[in-house]
Amino acid sequence: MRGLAVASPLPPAAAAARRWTRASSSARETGSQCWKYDLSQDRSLGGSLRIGQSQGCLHKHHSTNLLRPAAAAISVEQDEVNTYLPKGDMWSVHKFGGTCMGTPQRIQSVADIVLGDSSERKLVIVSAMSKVTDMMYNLVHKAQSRDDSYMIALEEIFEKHMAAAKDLLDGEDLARFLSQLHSDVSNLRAMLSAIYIAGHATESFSDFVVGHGELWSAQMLSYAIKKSGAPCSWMDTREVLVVKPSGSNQVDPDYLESEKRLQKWFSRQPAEIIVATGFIASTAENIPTTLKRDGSDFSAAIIGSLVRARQVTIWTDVDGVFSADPRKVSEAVILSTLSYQEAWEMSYFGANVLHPRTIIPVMKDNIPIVIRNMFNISAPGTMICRQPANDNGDLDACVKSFATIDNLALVNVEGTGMAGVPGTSSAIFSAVKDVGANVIMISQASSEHSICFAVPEKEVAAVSAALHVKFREALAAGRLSKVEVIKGCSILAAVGLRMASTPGVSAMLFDALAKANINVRAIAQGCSEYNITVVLKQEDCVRALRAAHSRFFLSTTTLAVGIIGPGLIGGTLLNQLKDQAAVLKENMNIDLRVIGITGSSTMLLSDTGIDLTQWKELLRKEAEPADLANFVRHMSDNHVFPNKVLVDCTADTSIASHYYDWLKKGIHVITPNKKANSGPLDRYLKLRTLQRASYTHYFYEATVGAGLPIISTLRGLLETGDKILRIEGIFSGTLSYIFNNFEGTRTFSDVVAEAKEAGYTEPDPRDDLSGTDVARKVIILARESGLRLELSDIPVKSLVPEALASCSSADEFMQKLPSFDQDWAKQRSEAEAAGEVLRYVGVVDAVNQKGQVELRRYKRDHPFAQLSGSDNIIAFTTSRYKEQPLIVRGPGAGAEVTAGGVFCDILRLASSLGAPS
Ligand SMILES: NC(=O)C1=CN([C@@H]2O[C@H](COP(=O)(O)OP(=O)(O)OC[C@H]3O[C@@H](n4cnc5c(N)ncnc54)[C@H](O)[C@@H]3O)[C@@H](O)[C@H]2O)C=CC1
Ligand SMILES: N[C@@H](CC=O)C(=O)O
Ligand code: NA
Repeated sequence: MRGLAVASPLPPAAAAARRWTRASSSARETGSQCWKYDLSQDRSLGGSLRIGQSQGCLHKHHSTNLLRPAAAAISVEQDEVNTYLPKGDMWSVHKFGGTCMGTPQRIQSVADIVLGDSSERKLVIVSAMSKVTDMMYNLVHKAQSRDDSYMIALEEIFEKHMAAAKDLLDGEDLARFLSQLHSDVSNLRAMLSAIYIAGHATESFSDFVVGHGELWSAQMLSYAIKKSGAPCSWMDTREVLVVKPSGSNQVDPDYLESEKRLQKWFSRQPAEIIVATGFIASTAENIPTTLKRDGSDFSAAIIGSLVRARQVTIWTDVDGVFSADPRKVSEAVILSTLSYQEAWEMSYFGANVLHPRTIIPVMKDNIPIVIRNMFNISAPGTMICRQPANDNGDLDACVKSFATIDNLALVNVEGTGMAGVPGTSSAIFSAVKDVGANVIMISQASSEHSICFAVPEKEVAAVSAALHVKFREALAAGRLSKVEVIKGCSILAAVGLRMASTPGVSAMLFDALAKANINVRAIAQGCSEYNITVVLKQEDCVRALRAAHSRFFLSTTTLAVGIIGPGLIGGTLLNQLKDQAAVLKENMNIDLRVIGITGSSTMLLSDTGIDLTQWKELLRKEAEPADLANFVRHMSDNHVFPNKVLVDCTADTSIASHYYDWLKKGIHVITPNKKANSGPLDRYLKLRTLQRASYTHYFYEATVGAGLPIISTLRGLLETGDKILRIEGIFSGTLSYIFNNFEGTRTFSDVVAEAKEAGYTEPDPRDDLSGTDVARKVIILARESGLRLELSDIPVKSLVPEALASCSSADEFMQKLPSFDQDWAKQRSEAEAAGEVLRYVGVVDAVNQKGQVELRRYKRDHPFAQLSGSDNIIAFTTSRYKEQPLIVRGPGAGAEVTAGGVFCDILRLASSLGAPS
């Protein structure tokens, strides 16, 4: 084929402009106009192509979109402008993307939505049917790669549109559309064949081919609307929208020229409903072009601005703009309003909002854009406008959304030689620029001793090398101490226009991060304050996002709970959680999710929450072998919930030995298990020191007096400056029950068995009878009061007969206990004879820094003799409560009250994490 040029780079616009010209023929046909493509001017096609019957030029008939041989071309003179283009509030602009136009049924729904809009005038911008734009690009790609399967691909496109039209339309409209489709496809075939032969498509050829998707969808929709009898025309926006290239893969609208052309177009077809093609436009020289990717939104915004629309509605398949990526934050909410700047800022961070350039045209005329879900018409969507309507001044409302960017590295340039030396940052960033790296954030403290910035991780090696070269001398001379690279970083950005004028927003953000135990590496906030950017470890990023998001957006305090030891107390707690969860959510906005339960042999894990109505069954059937390390990892790796708590409901010392590590990991700990607080003093002190230094909480109210407020009462006294002199009382529910009920003909062993049955005893009742359980409680209260005592410092009077101390199991002990009933009966009757009762008491003597546990006899009228059931009674004698002690009394053991006490601690935790009180 002589004369065919090999693919060449795009010619300058001026040269390309010569190829598309208005044809000079004078045939009149309303609504049409003829453009001519002069092949002889296109050197990439060699200027000698023969297409159809003509040689040298292709004619583009705009109203029908025919690409005809020159001989058949119809050209039309423009009518004089005789109908004034109305502008303003009567117009509403809608844009429907490819998904909305995906099937004939959807196109019909689009027609219904348009017809349901009561605005006086409507301009509807449509994308091609879903996937069609990609299919069209693929055609061009195939043709220019000399892959002749483009013909089959074109056929598929034809079939797709034919089938859609047949479903949607009928009668004359269908015939008209199909005939148009036929001739378009045959012209495309000719053009693609030219591209195939040339092995190259110029940008305007490619844009011309690709734009057919919109031409067809616009026509189908306009016929579908017309079917209802509504006056509707369709518009090929290439006749109206004029744009000029502006940098890489971008175009700027020429508003003046576009408005003139729209005016002309409208004067010819002043329909109330106009369906216009999105995405496509032309240059001032009438060369077909596109608005590039996401161009249909841009088309809608430009056209909205041209007619000064009341509103531009962008229809899509989500309910609006989310407050965070819903794939990462399941609680993300749809925002009702956003300012233009906020939308702009969010789109930078990859949020699924409009492209910033889409916002510019409407922003200048203050036209609101509403993003709505065409598959959920009842959702009001998100309105992007100048002055958000619901700006109610709430602190929480200042932050509109959170976004993250991963795979970053921080570069920290540090040295005393930087301070006050002009040009350092210029030198740093010119080195960065030289390696073409993209700086994503910059932070420099006013001391100027260091400057740090974030770049994509893949670019950091080059940046670091360039900085080392640039600052070789300064590093050698010690003026700079280091160029440090910290990999594996992410950015978390909070976006919100009103952050600028609201005190406390950043405090709230950083408080949320601190509570989630997240370390912030760097911070940046410009004085526009549209966003606050923090750099953190990538592995913390999703957790940080969720913690920050839930602080600002969740009306609920969400707490992930892991239960260790689903025995009597743990199991009762799970049932209480099950019964109360909905009430807490409804009334207190507290969302508790049990995401793990582990016993000693099996465990059950869930990422989002175990169904507590069947936890026992699930633990039996769906559990896996228990593994504490995995269980804890499951808790700490869970990124769904920012706050986590492990509730140790065992009596196990080894479980208690892990609290320190869990708190260090940022997992809160709650327990009724006394082992940690009554274990070795140094461990206890280490644990409490950590607890006080961190934002991670450790609560243990149920370790003393079960659900009775013993620890909290003591804390209240201490924290308000009272001085503890003595704490004395009956601390054992089991022993209280035993001595309250060991009367008449009853035997001691029977009453012990009853206490065990009632769930008052420790897993091994010898812990109660030996006095160890009471001694532990005395130690816990003593340490809480500031005394540094070990368990071994407490003299304990054991009630376990010496002969039974070595029994190998609790069962064996219970079996052998009756043989000591007589001894007990004797002790009791001696006391009774003296008008006294037996009571097992514990004492914290704060004045003399000691503790004591023993069986005592009290007169029948003594308060300790008045108890019943498993009552505990604890008397605090303090500087303030000296004459009469402060007394707390009530059942101090048992499943419900103990689990209730643990539950209270969980709610105390939720409240200290921000839940309403
Ligand atoms: N029963 C009561 O009235 C009160 C009990 N407490 C404390 O509550 C805790 C639990 O007591 P109960 O429920 O009565 O005991 P329990 O024996 O009924 O339950 C303990 C559960 O923990 C499990 N367990 C033991 N070691 C484990 C390990 N290493 N990993 C996972 N699971 C393990 C056991 O299999 C059992 O299911 C004890 O520390 C007790 O001192 C505190 C106040 C009152
Ligand atoms: N076994 C204990 C339970 C509470 O700590 C008791 O009897 O008091
Ligand atoms: Na308590």
